[in-house]
Amino acid sequence: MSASSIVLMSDRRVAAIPVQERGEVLLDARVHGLMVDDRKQDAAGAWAHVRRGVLTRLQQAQALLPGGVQLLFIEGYRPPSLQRRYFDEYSDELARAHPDWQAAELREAASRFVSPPEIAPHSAGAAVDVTLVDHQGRELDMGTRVNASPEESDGACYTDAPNLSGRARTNRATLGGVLSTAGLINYGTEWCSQSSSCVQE
Ligand SMILES: C[C@@H](N)C(=O)N[C@H](C)C(=O)O
Repeated sequence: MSASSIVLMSDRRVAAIPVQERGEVLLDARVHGLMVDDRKQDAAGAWAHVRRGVLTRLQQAQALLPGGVQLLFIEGYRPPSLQRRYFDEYSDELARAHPDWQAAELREAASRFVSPPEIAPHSAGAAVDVTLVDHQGRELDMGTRVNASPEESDGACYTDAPNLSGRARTNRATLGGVLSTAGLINYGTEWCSQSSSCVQE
């Protein structure tokens, strides 16, 4: 997928998708067989939760991985206030770097990396950031760190970025392959960002 063909989270077509609360429970990935990283942990344990459908898909994806490789769950549910903070912080960073940009431009650019709070799938428990680790729990080379922004990574956070080593490309293909087979959808601007395909169910 080329960068220009990615539909950004700020696109009005995304906001126009009807959303319906289905009452699916939020479950704690720490007690459902997934390795959960603590870098995003919060006192309430919110970060380790996702909707049951997302958790089931992650478990299916994990079962499809080759031996010695595991998923590492980074961040699931985000309270709306946290999503707002992420979005505002990144928008402010872009505004400082581009003082000539208008609000709409800033919103679009920010949405490459963080969803606008009013449509954010993390705040529905329907998205997760995830990577791969080896048998010793060491993160595999994915070309950038988890949560690298487009600026920090010179665009290498885009899933199909051209400026990647062969190893990083292979590891991304492994991750993306098992997650999409399990029914999760990658946001093409960020290799680690996955949402559930609720609209297809
Ligand atoms: C902040 C980043 N890891 C992330 O989760 N981005 C997606 C697009 C989101 O905020 O929904």
